[in-house]
Amino acid sequence: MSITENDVKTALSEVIDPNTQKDFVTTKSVKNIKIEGGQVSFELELGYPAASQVEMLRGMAAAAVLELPGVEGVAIRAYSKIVSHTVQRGMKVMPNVKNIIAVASGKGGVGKSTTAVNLALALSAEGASVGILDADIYGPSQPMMLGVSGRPVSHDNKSMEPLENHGIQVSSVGFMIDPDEPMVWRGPMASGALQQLLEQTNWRDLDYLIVDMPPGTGDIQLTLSQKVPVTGAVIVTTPQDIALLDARKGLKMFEKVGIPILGVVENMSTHTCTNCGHTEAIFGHGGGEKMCADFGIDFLGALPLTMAIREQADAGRPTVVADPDGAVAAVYKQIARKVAIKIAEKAKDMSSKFPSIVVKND
Ligand SMILES: Nc1ncnc2c1ncn2[C@@H]1O[C@H](COP(=O)(O)OP(=O)(O)OP(=O)(O)O)[C@@H](O)[C@H]1O
Repeated sequence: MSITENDVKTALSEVIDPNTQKDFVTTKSVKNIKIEGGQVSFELELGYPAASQVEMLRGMAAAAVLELPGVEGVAIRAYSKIVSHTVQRGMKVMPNVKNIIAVASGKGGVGKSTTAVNLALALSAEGASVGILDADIYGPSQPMMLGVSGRPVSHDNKSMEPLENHGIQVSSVGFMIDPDEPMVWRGPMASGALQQLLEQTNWRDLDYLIVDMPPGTGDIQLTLSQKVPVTGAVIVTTPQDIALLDARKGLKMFEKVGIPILGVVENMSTHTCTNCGHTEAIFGHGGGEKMCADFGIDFLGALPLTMAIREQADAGRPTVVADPDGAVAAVYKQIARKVAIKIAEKAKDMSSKFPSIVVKND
């Protein structure tokens, strides 16, 4: 009996991708099945960046198809294809930036920028094209964390080229403000600066643009929701009650303005003593997870408080590049994967597929 396309699909509908927890048929990953005698070939299209996962997934898919009676060989081309997903109603996705992810926190100093940069580097390590827009007017730290300095180049005096390091494109509000300028002047500038940086930076075909937001729920957050096509937001918090209270405010605000929350990251969750190795939850434990359960949102992961995370970020080589195979980088990569999968599961943006229809009354 000859093998049919349906046989192949049935076999693949029983293979669960451990990352998405769904089978390859449900995620519409199987494309272009070809059968010639006992030889089967197909494509496995993943909606999230998965350089480190592709071999494993290909192996799982091949094993399942090889079990079918009559199959002698399987050839699989596995690859990631990142597409644009829906943003706030009535807003248009940018042509050169597929998905914008806001990284936000209810209060300052919780490690939002550190999380944002490691998230960006983890997505990039998995093969995505990634940029960071540093919109933190009160403490722009991405140039330092990514080890870039100098001013951006402009070829036309209207737009500017992003700076680049560790494979990440970066534009920062820090390039536009004088560090000695008093803080009080910065607030009113901030909202305009976010939009200007977003639109006037010549981003080169990004799969993801991470926006490092200023802390809190002020004007710039409002601008983000009204003027920037955002795919989703990641909230960073520490486990203390007060940070969580602030995080709740952040969650509510994004909910109100129609930006979906992709999940919560708990930073400085535990501390491991460098001398004796004892681990303790100095800021309390489980707060982030409880908050997620209360709000029905995803808990993306927890990072420990360690000297290395701070030192590596301060030195311009955040943990994901300084110690890519370490335990902390593994947590950042896991978080990045969850974020990318959450986005991949959202509805695709179809606006570019339809012509704009103008109704004229001549
Ligand atoms: N898990 C961690 N372990 C140790 N140090 C950390 C950790 N996360 C962040 N830090 C350090 O804490 C300080 C504040 O972090 P970061 O700048 O990322 O916070 P933020 O929330 O973005 O702050 P701001 O409100 O100023 O923007 C930095 O010196 C950073 O290196």
